[in-house]
Amino acid sequence: MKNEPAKVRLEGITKTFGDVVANDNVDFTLEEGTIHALLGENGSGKTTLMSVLYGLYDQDEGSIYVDGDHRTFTSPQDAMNAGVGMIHQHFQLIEPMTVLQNVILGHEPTVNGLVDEDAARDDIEEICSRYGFNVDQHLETPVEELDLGTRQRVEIVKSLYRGAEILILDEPTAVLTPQEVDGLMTLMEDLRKAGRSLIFISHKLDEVLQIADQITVLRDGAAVGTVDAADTHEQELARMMVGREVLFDRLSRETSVGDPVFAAEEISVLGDRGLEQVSEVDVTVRESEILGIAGVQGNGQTELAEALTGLRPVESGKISFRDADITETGRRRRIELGIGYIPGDRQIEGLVQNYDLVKNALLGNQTIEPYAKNGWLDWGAVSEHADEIIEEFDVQPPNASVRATSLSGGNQQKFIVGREIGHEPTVMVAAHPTRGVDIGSIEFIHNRLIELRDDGLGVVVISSKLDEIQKLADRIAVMYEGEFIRTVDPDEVTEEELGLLMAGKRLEDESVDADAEPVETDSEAQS
Ligand SMILES: Nc1ncnc2c1ncn2[C@@H]1O[C@H](COP(=O)(O)OP(=O)(O)OP(=O)(O)O)[C@@H](O)[C@H]1O
Repeated sequence: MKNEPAKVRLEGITKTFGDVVANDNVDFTLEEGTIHALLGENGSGKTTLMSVLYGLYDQDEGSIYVDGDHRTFTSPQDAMNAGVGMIHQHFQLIEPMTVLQNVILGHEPTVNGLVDEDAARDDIEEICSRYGFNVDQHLETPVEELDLGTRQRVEIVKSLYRGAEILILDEPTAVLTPQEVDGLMTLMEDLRKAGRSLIFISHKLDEVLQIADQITVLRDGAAVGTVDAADTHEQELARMMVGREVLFDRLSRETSVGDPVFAAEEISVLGDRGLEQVSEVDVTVRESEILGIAGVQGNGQTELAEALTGLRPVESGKISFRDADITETGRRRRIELGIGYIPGDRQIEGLVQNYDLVKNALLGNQTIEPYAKNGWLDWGAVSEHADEIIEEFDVQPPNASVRATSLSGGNQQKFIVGREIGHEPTVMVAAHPTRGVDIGSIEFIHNRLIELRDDGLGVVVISSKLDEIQKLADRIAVMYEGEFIRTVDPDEVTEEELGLLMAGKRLEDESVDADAEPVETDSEAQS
């Protein structure tokens, strides 16, 4: 038996937001030198519990113990002083500043009143060599020039530099390529070996089973149970999370591809900083087809999606819808043509955070019947639409009068997907449609996208999740540095190969190439 106190002990944590009980009398124990995963459906209370531990929220009831000492945190600063660090999903780094400046920000060592960069550099190099990070070679590089995997390591180094012994990682693998995920897993193992204690939030059961020592499942704000990773499996975890069996099968393709409905020819698009992000790319979307666009975030997919949907102008090239040239057509008209869009960034583009769900249900619908009639808005119809989305997509809490900001990330995503599918589009461009969504809801959203395809729509799915792309797409185009570097048949490429392509690597076996378009997807090809 261990006599030492646990590294962290949360006892009877309850946190409410109005009527919503986000954490309901939760007990949680993190042992020193272990990795403890926190699993649960969207809105089950994971982020809230970790925000309590990190001093962002004050719990209504319950106690926090670190190394056996009772602690009261009124700010993240208090938590950091007790050795707790949190790596958020949206990195908190200042992009134009260098890695060194970011790591020491607010904790600059000084000599004679001046920042002692040499001392800081020595400390950071010591941390990097102890844990096997390779961040020290980038110390003078502005963060904006780094890929996402390296930025994430900078965030971790920043926490360690501030003395973190307990690291909370909130869905750290959501934005990484498979190779970067492997790198992060190795890093987490090295941190564990060095005695650090980690809490890992993820929706990916295979990752959790691979890396965690213990797994705690939350459901509806309460802890359902804690199990040893060595003694459990995916189906059991899914059942604990969702309360029912979840299917993990590939979805079958039973339709044949129709005529081209939407096409872009040799389009080039500029990014936010005026640099070319998409370079002479061709896209053809056919009826009854899902075109998957795979790529690591930042390789031009967002700019491409915005150009296709009319949110960003093209520098050159042509976009057509059926036989009409719509290159110069704005977003409003493209909505009327039925070009739907599930945007990748729900915080900024998808929702107005301070609006309630009724107003958010109207976004993009302002000129469409039955919401707009003779220049007037029919709020009754909009409110009904909001209630329908909430019911069909199981948005929690089921109350259209709450503001978007009070929904968990996954529930915000479900609301957006529901609203956009509700527009009855002819073409759907879906960017990261299940980002931050739990496994039960992923299954539901995937089935809805498949239904759209089976109803004859052309669908474009942009995702950095390989399993998602492979499951949904009839044809996969891989984007790297603004260009399509390969088009592949999802049945003939492995996840590993896709990951390599996304990282810009060529494959040994070039036979996976399937440029011949469209890829056969009828039932004959399935057999
Ligand atoms: N600031 C807030 N104001 C009001 N309600 C909130 C707030 N933050 C969270 N909630 C509610 O608390 C519940 C738990 O949310 P939380 O973000 O902790 O879930 P989660 O398990 O992290 O979900 P996800 O996997 O979707 O990120 C949800 O019902 C959410 O709507």
